[in-house]
Amino acid sequence: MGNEPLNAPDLHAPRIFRPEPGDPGRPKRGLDDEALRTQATIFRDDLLAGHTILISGAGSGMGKAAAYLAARLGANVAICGRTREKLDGTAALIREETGREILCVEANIRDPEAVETLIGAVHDHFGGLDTLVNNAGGQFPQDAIDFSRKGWLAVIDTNLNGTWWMMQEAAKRWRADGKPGHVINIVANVERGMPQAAHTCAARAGVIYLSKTVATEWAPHNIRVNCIGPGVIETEGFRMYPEEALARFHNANPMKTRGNAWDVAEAIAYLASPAGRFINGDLMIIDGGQAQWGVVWPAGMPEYFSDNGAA
Ligand SMILES: CCCCCCC/C=C/C(=O)SCCNC(=O)CCNC(=O)[C@H](O)C(C)(C)COP(=O)(O)OP(=O)(O)OC[C@H]1O[C@@H](n2cnc3c(N)ncnc32)[C@H](O)[C@@H]1OP(=O)(O)O
Ligand SMILES: NC(=O)C1=CN([C@@H]2O[C@H](COP(=O)(O)OP(=O)(O)OC[C@H]3O[C@@H](n4cnc5c(N)ncnc54)[C@H](OP(=O)(O)O)[C@@H]3O)[C@@H](O)[C@H]2O)C=CC1
Repeated sequence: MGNEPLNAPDLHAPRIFRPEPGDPGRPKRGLDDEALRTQATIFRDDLLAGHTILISGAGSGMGKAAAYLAARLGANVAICGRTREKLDGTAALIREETGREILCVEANIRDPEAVETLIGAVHDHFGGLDTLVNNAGGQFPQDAIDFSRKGWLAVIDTNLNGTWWMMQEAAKRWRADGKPGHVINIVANVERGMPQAAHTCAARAGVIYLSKTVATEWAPHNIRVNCIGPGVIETEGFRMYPEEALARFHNANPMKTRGNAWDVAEAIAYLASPAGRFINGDLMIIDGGQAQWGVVWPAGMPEYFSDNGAA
């Protein structure tokens, strides 16, 4: 399907952006392996020694950075995603830099049976699980009025249902084993809505309130549940958005900048560490102030809003 003009003056013209496979002619975005290798951390080397962490969607972006940092801090790391070669890339980086082997499981979080197998595999391999990071997810940018049923379902199934299968399965194991546990759900900054990402906004808002609810229900089982809401974080995932929109993404926050995957990785390490032990049912926003100020138009801003709403 072709890409239609993004700022079409005709308000009735549906706008669609589908990246081409392999993203020909577009720059690579996000922290590459070289950049990850040289990131400094404030945390001590053995902060997560003996801690087992499972991170979904860790073949790229924030998940990969979080897996790499956790391994550097001494954690036993398991990762999942749908693409074997991306998972292998994360494992290779970690092996080269730390000498540690991680567990890679190809799994689609939308499939509850695959999730059950995954959680079982992590327990079998490492003898337990301490922190589950639900990072896998995503969406495509589109005006809500034009969502196809299949597109709506794909985004809800990934970001809401997939996250739920993972956290419920992990919690069942923790309850059965009488072990404490911790879930960190990566969501998004949704409090003022997300134009052109209404499907993901609905799913992420669902995850935030699901998390706050079970943070209470599961406290008797010694299970904590928190969320992290990233703003505009430059990763490989930016390929889902047209260049014209990407050129304005930094304007979404008053710092007029983009975060990177390391900003989120360090927050995950903090929450997973003993420093996070009294944090429960929280939503940590990492967005440079976007929640108070900016707005993202990930499919391209309609002409109507081109003065940015300024008085
Ligand atoms: C937070 C968002 C707003 C702020 C943006 C600023 C910050 C950036 C935030 C990020 O999240 S960056 C990370 C982005 N990374 C991803 O999104 C990667 C993962 N995304 C996906 O895997 C897909 O987008 C998906 C839809 C979530 C997964 O679906 P599935 O694997 O089933 O893919 P498809 O078979 O390709 O699609 C199913 C269905 O969905 C519709 N659709 C898909 N892409 C588009 C598109 N570009 N435009 C319109 N509709 C789309 C469509 O109906 C597809 O079915 P078919 O028509 O292909 O049969
Ligand atoms: N970057 C940003 O500015 C923001 C990102 N987010 C969210 O943060 C998370 C990480 O994003 P980011 O690192 O930027 O993007 P990426 O696209 O790099 O990472 C998303 C990862 O999720 C995996 N994934 C997607 N669907 C599934 C699935 N059904 N089952 C298993 N794995 C899946 C993908 O791998 P594969 O396709 O191989 O399965 C991919 O590695 C996502 O949930 C994203 O939507 C939220 C707000 C802002």
